[in-house]
Amino acid sequence: NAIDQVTGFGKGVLDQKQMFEMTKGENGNYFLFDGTRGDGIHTFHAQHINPLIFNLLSQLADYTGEELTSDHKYFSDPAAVSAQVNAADVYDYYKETFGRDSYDDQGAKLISSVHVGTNWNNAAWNGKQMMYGDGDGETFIPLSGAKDVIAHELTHAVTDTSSSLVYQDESGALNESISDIMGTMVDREDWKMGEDVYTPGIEGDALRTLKDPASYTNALTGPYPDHYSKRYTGEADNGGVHINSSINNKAAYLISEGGTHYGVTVEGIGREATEQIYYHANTQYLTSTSDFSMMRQAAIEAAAALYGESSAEVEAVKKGYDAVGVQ
Ligand SMILES: Cc1cccc(C(=O)O)c1OC(=O)C1CC1
Ligand SMILES: [Zn+2]
Repeated sequence: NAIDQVTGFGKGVLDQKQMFEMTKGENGNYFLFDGTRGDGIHTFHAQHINPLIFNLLSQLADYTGEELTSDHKYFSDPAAVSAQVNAADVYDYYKETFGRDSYDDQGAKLISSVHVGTNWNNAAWNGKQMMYGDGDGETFIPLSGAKDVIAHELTHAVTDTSSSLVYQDESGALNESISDIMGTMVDREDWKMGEDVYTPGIEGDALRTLKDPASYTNALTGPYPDHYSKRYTGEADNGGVHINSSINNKAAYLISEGGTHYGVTVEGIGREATEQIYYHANTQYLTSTSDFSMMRQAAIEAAAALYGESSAEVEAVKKGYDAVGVQ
C-alpha cells in the first residue's frame, strides 16, 4: 500500500540516472513494484529463459520471471530500471493525453520481464505482459532502454483491448502502425522507432522511420513502401505487418507535420490533434478486420467528431490518405 512506496535510484540502459517509485518489503528488501499507478507497475527478471518457453509459461501459468530485489534503494540492473521507468512514463502518457487508465482503461497491472532469452533481438507484448530481450549488442542493446519501444509494445495491449485489429495482412499492418505512431508520440523528439537501442555502433539510424519510410530498406521489399501501390502482398511477416505499416505511418506523419507526397500537399495539424485522432480511431471506430480504406474512414470520423466535419483536421486526414493512395 501507499506507505510502502519509496523512491528508488538506478541507472538506465543509456547510463542515465533514474529515480522511480518502488516498494519496501516487510523484510526490508526493496523491489520494483510501483503501487502509485493503476493496479501497479512491476518488473521482473526472466533469467534468460528461452523466449518461446517464457511465453508459454506466461500464458499458461501467469509466470513473470523472478522478483528483482535490492537490500538498499539502488538498483543495479539497467534493463530493469529502464523497463520500470519507461512503463511508468507510458502509463502517464495514456492517462494525461487520453484519460486512459492503463492499457485496458481499468488500471491493469503493467508487468514487464527483462533478460528474456539470450542476446534476444526482440521485444513483445504477449497478451499478458511485456517481454524484452537484451539484444546481441550489435543489432540491439537491451530493448527496454527505449521509451518508443515500450510505448509500441503497450499500444499493442491497448489495441488488443479496443479495436483488436487482427495481426495479419492489412489489419495487422494497421495494428503495427498504430503502435509505431503512439511510439513516436510518446518519444516526442523524432519520427523514428527504436533509435535509442538499435545498432549502437551506427549513429542516426533506427529500426523504422515514419517521416520517410522509403529511405530505409528491409529484407522483404527493399525500400519500405510509402504508397498503397507499393504494398507487400506476400506471406512473410504475417503478410508484411512490419512492412505495410509504413504506408499508414507515412499518412500519419503527413497529417501531423504536413508536406507534399506524390504530388499531394497536406497542411499538417500537429502532434496533439494527430494523436487524438488515432487514439479515437483505434478505441472507437476501428474493428478487428479493418483494412486501410476503413482506417481512412475511421480517421475522418474521429477527426470530424473531435474537430468538426469541415475542420482543417478532417481535410488533413483526407489529403494524408490521398497522398499514400488510400481511398
Ligand atoms: C524489435 C521487434 C521485433 C519483432 C516484433 C516487434 C513488435 O513489437 O512488433 C519488435 O518490436 C518493435 O518493433 C519495437 C518498435 C521497436
Ligand atoms: Zn509491434
